[in-house]
Amino acid sequence: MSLLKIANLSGGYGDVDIISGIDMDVGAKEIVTIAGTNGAGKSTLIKAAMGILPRISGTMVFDGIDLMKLQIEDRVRIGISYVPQVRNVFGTLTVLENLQVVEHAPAKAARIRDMFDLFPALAGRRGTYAENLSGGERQQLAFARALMSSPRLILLDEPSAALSPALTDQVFEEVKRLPQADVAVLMVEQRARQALAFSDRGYILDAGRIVLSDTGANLLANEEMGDVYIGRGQVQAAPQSPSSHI
Ligand SMILES: Nc1ncnc2c1ncn2[C@@H]1O[C@H](COP(=O)(O)OP(=O)(O)OP(=O)(O)O)[C@@H](O)[C@H]1O
Repeated sequence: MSLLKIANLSGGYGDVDIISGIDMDVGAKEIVTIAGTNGAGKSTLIKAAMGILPRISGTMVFDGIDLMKLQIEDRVRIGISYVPQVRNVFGTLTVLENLQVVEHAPAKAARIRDMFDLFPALAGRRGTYAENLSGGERQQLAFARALMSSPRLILLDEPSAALSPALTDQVFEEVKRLPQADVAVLMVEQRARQALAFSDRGYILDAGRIVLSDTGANLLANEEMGDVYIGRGQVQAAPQSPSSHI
């Protein structure tokens, strides 16, 4: 059964539909990547799932619950979390304070300890202002903030944005570990070839519509579509990282 099921979803910021007729699903513990052309509506689709798109129609069901009637905070409460592409941490707060201010996080002190176990680099920098973290550390803090509410689905908007290739690898390693902690991932990623190499499935978006969906492996093997939508070049599927508890 799908954890998130989206059917015939359309919507936008004003009168014009940015996404149209979207059918999509994400299973428990799945990693699903949304790829496509610039301006196709990938971030908009993620925002719709989180409940921050001003106008939408269609259906969205999460774990049997109708999302269309729920505000953002209610979506967080039932197990959805979101890491925006920018402004995903508070620069003028320390690492610890960034975690302490997260709402909808029961047993907060214990959960913060879990986050420091999961991201040891952050533990060593708990008193550092977030604006002084490296790009990779900042992204880890953004993940930790999103995981504070113990979500079952995390929505990631371009987690590798503005990161070097080495830091991208590091952040993708963190993404790969999420399903082991019963967290499913729906992710928009420009580095689509690299992301699809570890994704269970992917959707290709063009001008607001899904033009292709398949397993990550099949999308990577689809030369014709690959050249157009996910760039050229080979990416080796990385080995799975060791399990960790979240
Ligand atoms: N807040 C907004 N208000 C009005 N239009 C917006 C807003 N955000 C995005 N758009 C428009 O919606 C369209 C899709 O944008 P979106 O960011 O979803 O695309 P994308 O596929 O994520 O693009 P990219 O890969 O370049 O980040 C674009 O034409 C964009 O200008």
